[in-house]
Amino acid sequence: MTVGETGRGLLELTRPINVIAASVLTFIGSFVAGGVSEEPMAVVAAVAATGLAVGAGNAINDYFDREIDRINQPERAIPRGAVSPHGALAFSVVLFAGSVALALTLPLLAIGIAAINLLALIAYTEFFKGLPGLGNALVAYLVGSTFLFGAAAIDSGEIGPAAVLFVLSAIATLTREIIKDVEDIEGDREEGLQTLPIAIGERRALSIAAILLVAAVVASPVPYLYADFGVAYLLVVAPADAIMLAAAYESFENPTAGQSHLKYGMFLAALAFIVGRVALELSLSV
Ligand SMILES: CC(C)=CCC/C(C)=C/CC/C(C)=C/CC/C(C)=C/COC[C@H](O)COP(=O)(O)O
Ligand SMILES: CC(C)=CCC/C(C)=C/CC/C(C)=C/CC/C(C)=C/COP(=O)(O)OP(=O)(O)O
Ligand SMILES: [Mg+2]
Repeated sequence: MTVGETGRGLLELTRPINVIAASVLTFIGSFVAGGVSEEPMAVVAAVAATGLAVGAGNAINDYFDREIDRINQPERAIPRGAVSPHGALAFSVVLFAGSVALALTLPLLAIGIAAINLLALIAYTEFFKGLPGLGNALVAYLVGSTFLFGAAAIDSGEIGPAAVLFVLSAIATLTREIIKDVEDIEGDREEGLQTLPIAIGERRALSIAAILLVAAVVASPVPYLYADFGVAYLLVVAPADAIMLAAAYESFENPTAGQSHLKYGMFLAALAFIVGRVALELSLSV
């Protein structure tokens, strides 16, 4: 294994797209709290702490999942031999340490959220992932918490708008995590995990996922109605909602494609949050 292949393997362990996406969510949380220009260094620290935490969480997940992934995802860095299991674990520890160091520079509420999240990331795979629905709910909370973390990083920040985004993103993430468990059912069953699809059946799990997503889509105008997001938010979240609903329907026949397309819709919805708030700031500045 060359140094380059190991380096690429370590980068792959972090799931860089998720690192960037979650970091953007934290930035949005600070942005909707109205603190980016007032406290830029706090925002930078919160965004970087999030990115390191997500990278660490993904790396330690692949470390604990190395036997499941030999069945479900053999192309991943550890099962294909690009990174050793203990190399992945050590890498995760370094990333966690960096996240803690940055989080400690933030206000107390942000430190509290980070402490809960970092412990949850360490505990997820070994203690929560195999519990029907609970592991999914924990990942959903973690994704949604980025908005709260970004808002809490701002001393003067108001948490209200971030709380709305917390609920929407947590529900959508819960939907996707259930669909991903349907996709991974073979390896999870081999490992004796009691995920939701294994506990209640694939179609019932997919039905719960679809119902949850419909609820999130119905609630998606709330940022426009109560969190002062501009009309531009509606113009962008509407296609995002359509993509997510189509993906949930698709997942009944093809969970792999469904969960992947659902992620695209979620990313577009995150863009809607940014567009909505920028449009509002611009309208206030004229
Ligand atoms: C209805 C409505 C407006 C919903 C809002 C949806 C929204 C903005 C969701 C946020 C999704 C997002 C950008 C998440 C960040 C990426 C991330 C950390 C996802 C969680 O990763 C866990 C997942 O199981 C990892 O698997 P994979 O993505 O396949 O690597
Ligand atoms: C704000 C702070 C300090 C932290 C936020 C941390 C965040 C946003 C975490 C997002 C969720 C995340 C990265 C969870 C890590 C565990 C993980 C990868 C769960 C999904 O993994 P599996 O259920 O094993 O499925 P796959 O490995 O097949 O994707
Ligand atoms: Mg895994």
